[in-house]
Amino acid sequence: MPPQPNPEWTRSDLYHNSFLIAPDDALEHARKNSNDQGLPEIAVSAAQGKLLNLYARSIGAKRILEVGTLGGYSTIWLSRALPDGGELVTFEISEKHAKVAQENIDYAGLTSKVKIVVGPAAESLKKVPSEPKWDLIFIDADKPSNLAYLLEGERLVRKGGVIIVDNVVRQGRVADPEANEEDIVGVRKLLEHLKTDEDVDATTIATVGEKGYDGFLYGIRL
Ligand SMILES: C[S@@+](CC[C@H](N)C(=O)[O-])C[C@H]1O[C@@H](n2cnc3c(N)ncnc32)[C@H](O)[C@@H]1O
Ligand SMILES: [Mg+2]
Repeated sequence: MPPQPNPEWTRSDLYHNSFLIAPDDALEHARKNSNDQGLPEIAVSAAQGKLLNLYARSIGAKRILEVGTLGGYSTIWLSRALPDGGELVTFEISEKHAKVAQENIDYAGLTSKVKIVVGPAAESLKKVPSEPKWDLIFIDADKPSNLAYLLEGERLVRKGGVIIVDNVVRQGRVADPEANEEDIVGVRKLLEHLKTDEDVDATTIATVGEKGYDGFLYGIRL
């Protein structure tokens, strides 16, 4: 279900952004180039992208995984957190999305830090060696595969590393017993797993803003 625009939530995001997020040519280019080439407008918001960047910096992340590249908007935010020599690998099923993302990453000057792997992420992730470990994984692709991605994240992220899953609130519909779309069921399977999981401790933070009413799940690999 697409986000429901709410003028007050958008105004609030833009107000806060006007103090906290400087105009940024590479990010604006990434959004415009993605829109111009017909990609869906389902990237994270600027405030959410900056939050991802701050999370990565706060743990000194040097190696980041991302599931779901789209046009590389969140990829740019995350890879900017990396120090020299850091790396981000991002998984994308659509060749078209990957092509646009590569253009946007090149424009942002991040070519040497980012690698896009094209194909079904569940298959690609299985080929990633368990060592060396990764510092952070951001999961933001097809929601029915959330649990598969989480399990790969648990295998690949170091103890103390971070696992973030996007779009886990979905206008509150994940908690609505009448809602049974596959995206919603995909989030519920994730939550059911985490209830007894001894490898990840997590919480959900619901958000409202430019992207409507949704939320992040934020977890630590134990
Ligand atoms: C919500 S978008 C990603 C947005 C991006 N993280 C951002 O915020 O800028 C989800 C992306 O996941 C991709 N995707 C869907 N199913 C996939 C799969 N099985 N494997 C890899 N990528 C997939 C879609 O093509 C789409 O580009
Ligand atoms: Mg998302």
